[in-house]
Amino acid sequence: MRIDITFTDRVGIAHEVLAVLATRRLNVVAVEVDPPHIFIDAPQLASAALAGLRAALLEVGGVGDVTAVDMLPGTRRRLHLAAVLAAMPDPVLAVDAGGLVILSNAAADDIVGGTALVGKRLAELIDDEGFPREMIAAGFQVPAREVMLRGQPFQLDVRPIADSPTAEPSQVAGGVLTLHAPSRLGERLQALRNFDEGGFDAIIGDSPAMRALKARAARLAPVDAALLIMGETGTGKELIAHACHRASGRMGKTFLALNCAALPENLAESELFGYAPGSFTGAQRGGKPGLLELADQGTVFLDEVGEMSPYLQAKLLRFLNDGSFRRVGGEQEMRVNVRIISATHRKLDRMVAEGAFREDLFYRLNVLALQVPALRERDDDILLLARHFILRACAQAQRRPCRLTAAAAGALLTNPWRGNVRQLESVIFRAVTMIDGPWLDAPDLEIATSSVAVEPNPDATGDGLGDGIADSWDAAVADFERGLLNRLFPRFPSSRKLAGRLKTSHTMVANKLRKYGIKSTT
Ligand SMILES: Nc1ncnc2c1ncn2[C@@H]1O[C@H](COP(=O)(O)OP(=O)(O)OP(=O)(O)O)[C@@H](O)[C@H]1O
Repeated sequence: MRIDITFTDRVGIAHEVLAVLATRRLNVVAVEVDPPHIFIDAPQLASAALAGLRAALLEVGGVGDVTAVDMLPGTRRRLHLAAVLAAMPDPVLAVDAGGLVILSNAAADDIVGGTALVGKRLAELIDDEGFPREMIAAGFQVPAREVMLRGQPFQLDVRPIADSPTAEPSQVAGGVLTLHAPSRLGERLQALRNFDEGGFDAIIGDSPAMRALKARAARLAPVDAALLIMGETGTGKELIAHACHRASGRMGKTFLALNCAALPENLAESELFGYAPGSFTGAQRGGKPGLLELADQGTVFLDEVGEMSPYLQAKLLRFLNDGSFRRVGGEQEMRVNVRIISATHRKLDRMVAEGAFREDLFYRLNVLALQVPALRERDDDILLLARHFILRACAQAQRRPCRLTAAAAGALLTNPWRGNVRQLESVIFRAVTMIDGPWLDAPDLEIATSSVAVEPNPDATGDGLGDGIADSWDAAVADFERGLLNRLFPRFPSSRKLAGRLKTSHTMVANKLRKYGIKSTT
């Protein structure tokens, strides 16, 4: 039986209480003192004997009460902890300061075939002799990295166990190690992405063009083949890609996106394919899985795929042909099952004809295709979208919804929307933050300014001089130059490289970069 003795704290009381049990020859297997309670586990104590023991204990000065309890608080805490650990899908280990496992959850035990890890040394588990020593020496204050445990890769997160966050390595009592399997890491990343609404319902649009698009997309989404989404910038290609993922058999698996225009070739390569341990200076020691590995069984969205370098085009083609690739600097052949959805605002067929994009890759990406109409081709959607963004912006600003005046609605309907839905979204958000009253009027919209600021899209508009394009020759040329340099600079991130690519003078390119305020982000 287990009992709870309530007492008023005084020196020697615990000793006197235990003496009472000893005189009755009761074997005590556990004692927990947590003033004003002493909890005792005495298995031989029968219920019938409790009244007598209680009377004897109440004789001890300071003892207030004696009651039976079903469990000692320490046992209860251990059970709670075990339940919490068991509920964690990722393997978790706690080790002491010398790297001996003192606690592990079932997911961690599974790595070694279900046998308890408690009592094992980290050096026996991690397939890298030096790293456990390094981690212990650093007081478990090491950055996250990839490790192999019994041949399986994990992303490792380590937290020191210490009284204070500023404890020296020598004061640390051990560490908690959380291991994320690459596939689950992808799910965690995905959980952070703001696609809560997801699905086709999140795509606002009731125009005939959008209805047709959504109907076609809903038919293509479940077909497990590469999908190419074409359309001008800001038309909602990524939104549609995500809706297609959600409507496919891969729903519930990871969806990860890479913007091929935003990164130089080497970074885009390691983001997509990952890199092997020690593949380049500054790389994480243990290597890093790329999006393809992280999204295994799910979908990878390649935005601006037309901007991919020839080298990456070749590597992607190989992956699309047989599902295999190698990490940067790696020897091992990796195999994953990932659906590729790609998007471009460029005319890829024209790029193929000009030799700027691989024809074989184009056909691989373009097994299924969707063309997203520009916003100016679906007037019916402009006010629908504007009202949707007004409600969202007002909700975010925690204010009452405002309404468009007739003049504002007219201005929205006649604007060319070269930046499409993204431009409309930001025009509305900016306007909502600037007004206090119940009406959003035409001058609040700042459309003239915002439409000039948006990068033009000459590829998508054919001759680049469609409705609403810059109002003079010089402005159109400036728009074209700015767009061209903005697109190429991430891949040729110096004026010399860019001049080489464009086969023109380095000084001229440097002057233009300065003129348009285009700077390296690296
Ligand atoms: N039909 C739509 N309904 C609601 N929101 C939309 C719609 N289309 C686009 N958006 C919103 O507009 C913004 C741009 O959309 P998205 O990023 O999907 O466009 P994109 O075509 O992929 O752009 P880019 O080519 O520049 O990458 C996002 O905030 C998106 O939520």
